[in-house]
Amino acid sequence: MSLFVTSRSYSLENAADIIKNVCLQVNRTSNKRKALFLTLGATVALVIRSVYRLFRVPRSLRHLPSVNVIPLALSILKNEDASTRARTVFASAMKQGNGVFVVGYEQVVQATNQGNSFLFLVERFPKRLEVLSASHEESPSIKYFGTNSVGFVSGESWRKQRKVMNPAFRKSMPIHMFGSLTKRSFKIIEDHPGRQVPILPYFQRVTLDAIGIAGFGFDFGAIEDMNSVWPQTYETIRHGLFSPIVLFPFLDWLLGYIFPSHWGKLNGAIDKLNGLLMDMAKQKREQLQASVDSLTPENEKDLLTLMLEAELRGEGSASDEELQGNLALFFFAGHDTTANSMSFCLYNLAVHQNVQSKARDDVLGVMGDGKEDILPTTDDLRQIPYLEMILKETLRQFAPTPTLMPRSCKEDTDLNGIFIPKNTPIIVELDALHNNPAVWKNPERFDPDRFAPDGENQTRFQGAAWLPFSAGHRGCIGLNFSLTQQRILLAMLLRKYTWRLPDDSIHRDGIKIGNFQNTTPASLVIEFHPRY
Ligand code: HEM
Repeated sequence: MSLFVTSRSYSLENAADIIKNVCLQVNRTSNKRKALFLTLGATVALVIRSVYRLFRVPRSLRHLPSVNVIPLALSILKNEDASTRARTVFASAMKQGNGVFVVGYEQVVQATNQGNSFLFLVERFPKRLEVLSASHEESPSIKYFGTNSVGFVSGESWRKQRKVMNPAFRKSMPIHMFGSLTKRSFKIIEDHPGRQVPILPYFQRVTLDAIGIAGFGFDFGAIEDMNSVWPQTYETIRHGLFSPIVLFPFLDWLLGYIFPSHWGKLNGAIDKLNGLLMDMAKQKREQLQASVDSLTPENEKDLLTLMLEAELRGEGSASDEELQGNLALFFFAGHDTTANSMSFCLYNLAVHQNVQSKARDDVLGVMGDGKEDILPTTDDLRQIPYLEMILKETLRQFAPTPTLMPRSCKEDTDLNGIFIPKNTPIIVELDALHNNPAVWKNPERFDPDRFAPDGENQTRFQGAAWLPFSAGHRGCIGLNFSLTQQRILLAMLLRKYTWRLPDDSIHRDGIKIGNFQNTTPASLVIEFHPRY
């Protein structure tokens, strides 16, 4: 969801439309050279204008400290991690503004531990949909997610959708399914030469099958089949959506001209995945209409069943577009975030072998050290709190959603004693909050003990300082789902393997971030060694 950090561009839509119209003339006019010249001229003017606006803080926000865009851009280009960026780019503005500061133009970024102000922001103000709708209608992100899914809407529409979905995430977690998938996934590790495994694709396959079965009652078959159409198509979309060239959605249409094959491939993959998801929903709807599934108890129904049943009762999705947006959102949010988080977790334990050993000792103490795969029970997990401490610390360091979607300040607001004028877009910058030295002691250090019962997280803070899933009513619906799956994956991997970074790893001198929009490790390979 961090994808929408590109909100800077929304107010440039008129200029983009003008250039687009000029561009269309290229195909119509007899004087093609002249039209081409006009197009280029208008494009350069637009780029200069947007660059200028990136540096200019509007008068109404000049009372706030601002972050210089050049070091920020350089830090992103250098693939720096969040803690380095917090130190080198955000630190001074964060300190001066008590956590409230401006980045670029018209953006207030909040990175604070002042308790209520966070919840105040995310619950009171609506998500800023202009970020989506100002993009051209052919914008790939709009094409994929739509604008009506539960993650994007606010007010009554949000309440109605979330009420239908909540029961699917409040029932007890599918522990056995998570365990079985993990066990099946060991074959992927065994099949890699030298058990050197590109770790993100590995976790993506396991987590995709989990959301498929638990969320949609559908087996994507990603673990068993390397070439399954689902992960393959999704990979094309992920690669396209998070490539730096889509940082400027107002230029989507132009990029389509400049990179036609990239655009064609991306749009083709989006059409394909959306089509597959809607076919899956159609089949399920037909089953429900034929009452095939009527024996499933209410509290065991998957998310898709709940959504379709509500639709059949006339209380569900207002349109096919809303259903499609929700399927796309759950497909993406339901697995990519968890896969990224697990990848960073394995990295952390590869470079902190002492933590890996301690975690393994705890797991073996509860689950035994036999030479066979064992699926943990809920009770087992409860007895190994260290796993959750490791996962929480990893989520602090590498929040998979580094910023929340922008909110629109609907009225003049006082934030930590600082005046924020009406209509200012506000972004909660989780990365900066989690790596703010005024909030966390030595934030660059990996230290799971922060989350011990008497650790820093419990004793130091009054307000919310750990927010990878956001919080409150608008918090992540999949928090328990994700954390439970992560604990099971970690417990079973610790029992079966030890792991390290290969000698030639590009991460030996520190982690390299592959994508800053949804924090991803760059080409991370983990080398596993079997224990039995
Ligand atoms: C490590 C894993 C995950 C992280 C860090 C994460 C993070 C977040 C965050 C920060 C938000 C709030 C976004 C905002 O307000 O702008 C959010 C919302 C959401 N997440 Fe997650 N998420 C994770 C896993 C999941 C999973 C497994 C699912 C589904 C099974 C999921 C589904 C959603 C949905 C549907 C929303 C929108 C909720 C709403 O607006 O009512 N997420 N997530």
